Amino acid sequence: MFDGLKDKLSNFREDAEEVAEENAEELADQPDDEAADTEAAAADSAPEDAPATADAAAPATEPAGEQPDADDEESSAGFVSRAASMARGRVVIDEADLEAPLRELEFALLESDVEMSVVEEILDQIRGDLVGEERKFTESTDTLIEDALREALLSVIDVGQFDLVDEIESTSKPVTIVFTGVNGVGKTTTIAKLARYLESEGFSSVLANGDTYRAGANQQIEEHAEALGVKCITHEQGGDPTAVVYDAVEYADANDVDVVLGDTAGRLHTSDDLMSQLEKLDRVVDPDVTVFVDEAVAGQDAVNRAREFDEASAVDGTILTMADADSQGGAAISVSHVTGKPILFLGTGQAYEDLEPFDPDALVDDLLAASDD
Ligand SMILES: Nc1nc2c(ncn2[C@@H]2O[C@H](COP(=O)(O)OP(=O)(O)OP(=O)(O)O)[C@@H](O)[C@H]2O)c(=O)[nH]1
Repeated sequence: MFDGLKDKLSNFREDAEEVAEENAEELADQPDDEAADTEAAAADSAPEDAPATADAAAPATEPAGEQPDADDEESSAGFVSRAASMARGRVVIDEADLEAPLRELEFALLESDVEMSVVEEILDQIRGDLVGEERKFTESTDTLIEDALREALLSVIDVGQFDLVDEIESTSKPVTIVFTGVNGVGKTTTIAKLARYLESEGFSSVLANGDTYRAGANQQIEEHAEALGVKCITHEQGGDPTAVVYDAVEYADANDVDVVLGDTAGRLHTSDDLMSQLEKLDRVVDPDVTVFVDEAVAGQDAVNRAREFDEASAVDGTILTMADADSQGGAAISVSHVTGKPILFLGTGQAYEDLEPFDPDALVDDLLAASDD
């Protein structure tokens, strides 16, 4: 999952680490007398509990001979202050130094289908985090860059998760969840997976086929219901989707079923008729949760559709299917930032069990772990 993106992030880390390492190498190259002066300055300014100096940035520690003469003072002053910073386990990175790696990262993210505004946000975060200010690094420059990248990625991916199970627990029953999205992205399969997941969490559910538009939709969802052993409410093809979901809510109410999972026709976001059906469903049934479903592999297209569906009937969260087949990761990185709503689950295969609750920290850990390989 997201292997192409992992490689690209790893390349950025290597380039940016080189920039930080170069500062340390320059420091090591200084003549002994300057190094001694540096050490004195560092000793003067270092707090008593100063952290251990990073391996890569270790200043010269051997005492040395003469002090620099007056001519050297100006040039050594900047060096002294920087080296003193290094001695305290701190580093300063110039914006100019970081520009080339950041440009590479920008291309790499765009190539991975990360949305433009999301790319800009990530770059701004990294710049703000790394450039100019003295940054403490206790272990290595690697940690410094990794932390900046981690924070930048989390800032766009983590828009405030909510746990669907907690939401269901705290909402009066039956809880109605409606699924929207375009054709053929795995919506019906995702509903079936979620019924299985909710069962494992102790909740019963009823399926409702609000996709009255497509021939064969009733049969498709009924097959899933049978395989899962749950009730399924359907109407004839061409019927009113709102009426189907409404009936399912009544059924759940009468039979103590916890959750109604309502499918809708896989509509084109450009289809006014189908979009107005969605607005009616929203108005009449007033679902507790509306989930937008799309394919991770659709990249920017999925992100654009999420934005448009959110406008038609406010989305509470997204499920991205086919994450198992997605090397780019663009939609997974972008969709939360663009909609302001979290990704709730990732679909990771065709089996009912292949639905993973989404955890931004775990995703970022995974994306950054590749470069340790
Ligand atoms: N690899 C993989 N396949 C998936 C995943 N989710 C769904 N699929 C497959 O994608 C295909 C389409 O899924 P459906 O559930 O029929 O899609 P749909 O959105 O309901 O399609 P419509 O009913 O036409 O709107 C099926 O073969 C699913 O098994 C996933 O996370 N990973």
